[in-house]
Amino acid sequence: MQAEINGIDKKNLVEAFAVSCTYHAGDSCVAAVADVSCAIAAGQRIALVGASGSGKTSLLHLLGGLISPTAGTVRWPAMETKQANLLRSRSFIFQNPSLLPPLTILENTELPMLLTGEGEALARLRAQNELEQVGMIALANKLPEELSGGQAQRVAAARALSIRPALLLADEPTGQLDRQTGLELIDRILRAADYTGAAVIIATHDEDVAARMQRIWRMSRGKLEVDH
Ligand SMILES: Nc1ncnc2c1ncn2[C@@H]1O[C@H](COP(=O)(O)OP(=O)(O)OP(=O)(O)O)[C@@H](O)[C@H]1O
Repeated sequence: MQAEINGIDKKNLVEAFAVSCTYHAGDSCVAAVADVSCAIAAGQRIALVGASGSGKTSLLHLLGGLISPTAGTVRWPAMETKQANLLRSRSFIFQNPSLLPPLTILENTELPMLLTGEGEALARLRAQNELEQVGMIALANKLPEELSGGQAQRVAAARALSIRPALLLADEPTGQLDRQTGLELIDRILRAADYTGAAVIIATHDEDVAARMQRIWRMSRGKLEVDH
């Protein structure tokens, strides 16, 4: 693992050095991520697997910069340049789709592009295209409350892909989908990543999803084991 970090260094989208994430609640504390080092380079496809509670979500949030480690360091070498817009470089598909309730499906999908300075016309066009690709264009004018959990997950994927991120972090994006629709969504995510050269890390309990990725990272009680 260390060789991987040292080997590609500056080209890495994200690097974690001996990171830990410990949650404190009252008298108890949980080491959700414990002394993990890893790196992701452009174009890599990684499945993050492990039992429920093993620390997958916490590691994804650390790698995406959503939470700070309680020990160790996370860096984004390839993104920390003047040219790269950090906000546009990383994108999440959360376990819970987290669509904004007052906005339509189309508006939800456009939002990250508008927030990162894309023009309205291009944002609309790209949002429509992404929704089309995940089979959700017919529901573009609906509100999130009118969608099933699986439909909302597909919209969340379209929203995450719309900004064409360099690094896509997805937390069980097929958890609420039937097998066939889930695999179609993964294929769409991988096609989009092929097109842009993005790296993808997907936390999943689904072996078929994991089999579509190049590498498997296994978490067990906060520790990470990387298959090469
Ligand atoms: N905000 C929090 N406060 C306290 N403990 C937490 C918090 N978030 C997670 N944990 C604990 O940290 C551990 C790892 O949780 P995490 O959600 O990262 O695991 P996971 O592998 O993603 O699980 P799942 O597959 O069920 O989504 C668990 O024991 C969980 O209870």
